[in-house]
Amino acid sequence: MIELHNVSKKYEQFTAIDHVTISIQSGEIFGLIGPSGAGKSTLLRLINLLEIPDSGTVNVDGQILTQLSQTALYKARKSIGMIFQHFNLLANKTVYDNINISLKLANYPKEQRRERVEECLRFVALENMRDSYPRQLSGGQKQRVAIARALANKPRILLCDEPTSSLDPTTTAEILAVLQSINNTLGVTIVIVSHEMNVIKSICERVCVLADGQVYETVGIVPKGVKSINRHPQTFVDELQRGEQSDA
Ligand SMILES: Nc1ncnc2c1ncn2[C@@H]1O[C@H](COP(=O)(O)OP(=O)(O)OP(=O)(O)O)[C@@H](O)[C@H]1O
Repeated sequence: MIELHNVSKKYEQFTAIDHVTISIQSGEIFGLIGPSGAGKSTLLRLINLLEIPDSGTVNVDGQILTQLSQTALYKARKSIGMIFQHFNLLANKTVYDNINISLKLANYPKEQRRERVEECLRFVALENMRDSYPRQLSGGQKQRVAIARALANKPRILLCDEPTSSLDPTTTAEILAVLQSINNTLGVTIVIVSHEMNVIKSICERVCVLADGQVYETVGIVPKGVKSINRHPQTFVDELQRGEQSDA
């Protein structure tokens, strides 16, 4: 369970997050939406203390992160994975090493690392790309590597900051299906920031609408599900012609 209580964050004189209290249940897929500048990314980064709040408390699975020492916080962060809009992969490392590095940094037992990297690669269906470099991958493949890296240390929570905003609709659906499967099969709690209403509506169970750094409303919804994927070029032709007919 994630509980933010009365959390505020200022950048100089500007209040980005203003006395926000939210509670996210274990196993939920929780969305954060709102206009540009509403504070979505800041709020997400307050959950793992990538941003330190000026006041208020952040409680994750019973641990008050805002009261932990640097060492204890570092340890607690292992259970919180994160992915980003621009993937944040290391350009000079292979897919394998991008994942392995997060295990090294977390002191994952050395003799088990290879097996764990392979397991994560299988989960995102990228076993065949283990020796490729990020520049050789499509956007969707890069995001899947980032997901594998975030999963490597077996987190209980995955924070997703605009994870599909650089992707086309088909690849977006693929990534959403991966996130849904992480939630279903591994029981990982997912918090997702997106400005795309379709993304939020397809997988989230509850959504917090932010405005001017405050909670405007939290809404429970029935996720619409991820649309099936059709990569055949005829789909594009059909879609274009459908558009033309309805425009006429
Ligand atoms: N490091 C920073 N220094 C100064 N101001 C910042 C910083 N980070 C965010 N802000 C400001 O805080 C406000 C909230 O930013 P945030 O990125 O959280 O909004 P957002 O809702 O995610 O917006 P967007 O949808 O455009 O990404 C913005 O006005 C932004 O300019």
